[in-house]
Amino acid sequence: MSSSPSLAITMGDPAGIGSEIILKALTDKSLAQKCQITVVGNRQLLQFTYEHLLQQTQLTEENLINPRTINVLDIPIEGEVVLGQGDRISGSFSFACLEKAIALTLEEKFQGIITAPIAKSLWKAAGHEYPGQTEVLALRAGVDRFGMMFVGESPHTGWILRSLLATTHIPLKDVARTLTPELMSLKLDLLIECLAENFGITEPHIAIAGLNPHSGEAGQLGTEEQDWMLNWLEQAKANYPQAKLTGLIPPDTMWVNPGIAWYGNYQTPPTTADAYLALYHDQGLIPVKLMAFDRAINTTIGLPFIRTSPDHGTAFDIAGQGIANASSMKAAIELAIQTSN
Ligand SMILES: NC(=O)C1=CN([C@@H]2O[C@H](COP(=O)(O)OP(=O)(O)OC[C@H]3O[C@@H](n4cnc5c(N)ncnc54)[C@H](O)[C@@H]3O)[C@@H](O)[C@H]2O)C=CC1
Ligand SMILES: NCC(=O)COP(=O)(O)O
Repeated sequence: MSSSPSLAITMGDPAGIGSEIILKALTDKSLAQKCQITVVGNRQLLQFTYEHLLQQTQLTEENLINPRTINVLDIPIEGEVVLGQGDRISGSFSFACLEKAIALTLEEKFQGIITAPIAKSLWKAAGHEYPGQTEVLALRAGVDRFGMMFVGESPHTGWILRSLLATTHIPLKDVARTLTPELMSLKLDLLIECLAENFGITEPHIAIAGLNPHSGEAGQLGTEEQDWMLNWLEQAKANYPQAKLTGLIPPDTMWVNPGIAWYGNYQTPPTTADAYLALYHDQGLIPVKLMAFDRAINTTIGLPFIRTSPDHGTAFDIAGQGIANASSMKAAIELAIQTSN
């Protein structure tokens, strides 16, 4: 692959903080030396946000790149956008940006996509009934072997937290019946492959969470562990002799050592894993956001191209105020560059 990859950044929901974090992240001149970036969005909307932020907030031209100086692939928008007030129109636009970026990436115009946040409910309001960007990316790429993974590097110790979710955007009540030995095997296989290919970890230690409190407490607090998960884990250990698989770790306890490793409050380093397999959205994401909300990256693994994203959402409550932190977006761009080389 080229040493200067061509990457698309989708603008996300234009009523959210997407434009602001893109304009902030792109002030880092070193990014332009490492990749060619095209924002799939709308130049007029970017210009509007740029001028709004300069006039209405403390931000200066040093804090924001001028949209006139960047490549923008224009997607039309059907009406007005009010910062902080997403609606059907902004949802329709963010969906169109993603669709265009995916189509061009499948045509190999881009090696990867960095997505700014969208609001799933506004996609629905615009008639696009998908649970999230991850699922649309997988569908359009024609893969059913994919995963939602979060990666963050501790600013205190340099320790890297990696967490893959076994299930993603589904209601909590559906988690137990969605988890099956086949699904767990698919996600574990994908994780082992990703750790080797993207992170150079060929003999990984992977920690796997239980589902129920205390991993079921010998069946007293839930039976899935005893019914099939422990047998599945024994089989997985035999299938992947190169990997050290630990589990089923009580889901609350699993995050104690990562927390210690992240903040560095130890004399002896704690035992940690190269990656954590969490069974559902909030089991995996609460610890990620507690430790690394300002810098973690969401990456979709298993696609035929790179996809990264900041870990946060549209943040409508602070849109247009100039206070959005662009570190996660910047880290998402950097991971996309790193994995495309
Ligand atoms: N990858 C994506 O496209 C994601 C989209 N979402 C969408 O975002 C919408 C809002 O979701 P919420 O749960 O409220 O999460 P959120 O991440 O948008 O906001 C949670 C809180 O964090 C703050 N925040 C978020 N990003 C920030 C940043 N960069 N700098 C400073 N403060 C920041 C917000 O102001 C808010 O107080 C939902 O519609 C959801 O679907 C949520 C997560 C990921
Ligand atoms: N909380 C993570 C999340 O919602 C990711 O959403 P998406 O990137 O798949 O749209």
